[in-house]
Amino acid sequence: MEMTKELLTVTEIEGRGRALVAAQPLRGGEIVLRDSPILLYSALPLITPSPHPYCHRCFKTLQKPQPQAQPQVCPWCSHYVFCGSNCLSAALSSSHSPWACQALRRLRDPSSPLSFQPLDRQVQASFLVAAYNLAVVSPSNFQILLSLQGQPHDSAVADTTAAAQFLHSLISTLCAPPPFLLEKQTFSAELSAALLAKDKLNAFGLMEPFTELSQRSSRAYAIYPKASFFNHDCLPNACRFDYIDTDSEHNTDMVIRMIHDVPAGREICLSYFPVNQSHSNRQRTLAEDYGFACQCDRCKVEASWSDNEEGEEEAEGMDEDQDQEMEASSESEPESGIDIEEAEAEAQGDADFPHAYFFVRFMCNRTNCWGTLAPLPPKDDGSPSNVMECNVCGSLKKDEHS
Ligand SMILES: C[S@@+](CC[C@H](N)C(=O)[O-])C[C@H]1O[C@@H](n2cnc3c(N)ncnc32)[C@H](O)[C@@H]1O
Repeated sequence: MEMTKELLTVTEIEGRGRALVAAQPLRGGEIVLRDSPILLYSALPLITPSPHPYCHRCFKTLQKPQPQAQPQVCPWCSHYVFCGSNCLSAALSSSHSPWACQALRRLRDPSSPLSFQPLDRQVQASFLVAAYNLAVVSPSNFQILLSLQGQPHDSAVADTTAAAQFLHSLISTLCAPPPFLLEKQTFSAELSAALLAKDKLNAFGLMEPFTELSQRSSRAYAIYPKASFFNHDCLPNACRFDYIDTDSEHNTDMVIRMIHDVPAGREICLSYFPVNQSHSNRQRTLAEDYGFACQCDRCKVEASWSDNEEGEEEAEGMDEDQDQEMEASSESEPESGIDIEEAEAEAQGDADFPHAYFFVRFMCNRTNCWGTLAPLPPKDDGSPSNVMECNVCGSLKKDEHS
């Protein structure tokens, strides 16, 4: 994890918990955080006849061969595939330790009660195995996970108790408790519930690449130690870029870049979902999944709009997966009520829509994208770039407003 030159500090803000605040004036395009995950797990069903088409450690696609690397299968379970011998050997002493390998093998057994469970439950099982394995291979990172926001009694995570009871009793009958937790006598359904709560509030989705033809889905989920401190704003001043299929050892790192300039002392926020969502969808998601009522400037303005103004296009009901997991998903239908042409007209000056400028300048208008545009990082001489990059489809365009 790298916090670039103390650009951000962690501060407690009443009613918002911990927050990341600009320690100095920040410029549009500036990279304010690079963070590596402490834990990664698959978003795909745990019980599948054939292995997933991704490396089980770094989650790069196996369909695009890596230079000088041949996919390798785990020699113990003969199921999980890794993109090369480096990933395999790193995984065997970390994410795919003997404990994790055995736990996953037993959970995948056709007679396992997990076979009859829906995808959500199977993904929660993958998370719990990854979390308990973290206690085996890195007790210090496990403590970081435990220190993140999220308790089983939080309103947003009430449904995790039943999941925790089912999964804990299953895992504890199939696998020996991780030694670190056995020593501390904390291997329990309560701990599983706390871990699931932390996952729900803090996991980021690692997304499939953008296409105009279909919705994006998550390939994997990841927990980042510092990025977990970003609070939400419906008009964010920073956004996340990720590079899952790049030919780099750090392909699962996330990079947070400023969307525009902000003064020192200002809180830096992400949007936990694509910014085109309507006011009612945003409020519902934030209340149900994150346990708070958003009172950002945009919500204050839009709260006074009539339902009609809010978006004639708004789709009925929202796909559960769309809203979840921290700005993961730009996997949304155009259900926003934000019409870019209308926004352009309103941006000329309308008190009812003071944030129209944001959509015109910072929202990608490519079909089905709904990504956020941020300037490229400043040049070597410190001068700002006037090229905007979309954090979902990667399109570049000249910033007409700079
Ligand atoms: C990923 S955590 C963010 C860091 C968190 N504040 C902490 O103390 O660790 C997400 C949680 O932060 C809180 N949060 C995020 N954005 C907020 C906002 N705009 N207003 C109030 N609470 C917020 C909610 O409790 C939410 O479930």
